[in-house]
Amino acid sequence: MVEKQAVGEKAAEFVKDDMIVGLGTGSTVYYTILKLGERVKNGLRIQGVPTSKETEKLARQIGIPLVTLADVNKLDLAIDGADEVDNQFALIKGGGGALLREKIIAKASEQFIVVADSTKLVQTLGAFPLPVEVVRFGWEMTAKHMRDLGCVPRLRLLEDHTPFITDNGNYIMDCHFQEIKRPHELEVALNMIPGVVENGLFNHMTSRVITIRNQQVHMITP
Ligand SMILES: O=C(CO)[C@H](O)[C@H](O)COP(=O)(O)O
Repeated sequence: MVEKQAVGEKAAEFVKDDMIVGLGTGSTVYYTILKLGERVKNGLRIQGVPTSKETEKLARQIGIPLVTLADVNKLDLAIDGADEVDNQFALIKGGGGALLREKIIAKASEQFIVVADSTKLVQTLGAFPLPVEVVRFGWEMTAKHMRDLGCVPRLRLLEDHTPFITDNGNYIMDCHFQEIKRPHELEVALNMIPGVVENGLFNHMTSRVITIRNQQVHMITP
């Protein structure tokens, strides 16, 4: 079994009857969602809150009942992937462009489980360019302010060279910082820039990381 499948399926074991569950986005949590679909068919009673249109489509296809944030006060659990996880449990997310909804849903959840294959674990964040969601108006100026924080921002493009548009109608700038020594400070500083909607640094949110160590599923908690 590949690592993504092993950690993704393990996370589904934390979901119990009557939970409201945040459903993340990406190729690792995909396996969690498939497993939950199977369990729902076998009688598990849950309601899911999807973090993207892509996840919403998948969840509907496999029969997971869905609700929106307007219908709930909080979520019991959110499960999602990550692009990088450091040893303080800080994350870079947003490789799939869903970081804004992912962060809103993680913040609304009592527990946030991260599913990450062994390649995602790093000492220091930053080798993976940090995704930042920005409004389209004046994005060039927003990028200039980001550059002043020490990164090289690139507008995310599709294969046909048109800009990638998020589910919220915004652009993504992928910002190469090399090394992010103080992720919390950077998270706050980026969000102070006019035009920035949200960035992919997730600090102090992770309840548990499910990963692979010595070819075995391994769980780490802060
Ligand atoms: O943040 C994300 C999407 O916005 C994903 O969780 C992250 O990119 C990891 O994806 P994958 O599991 O496909 O490696």
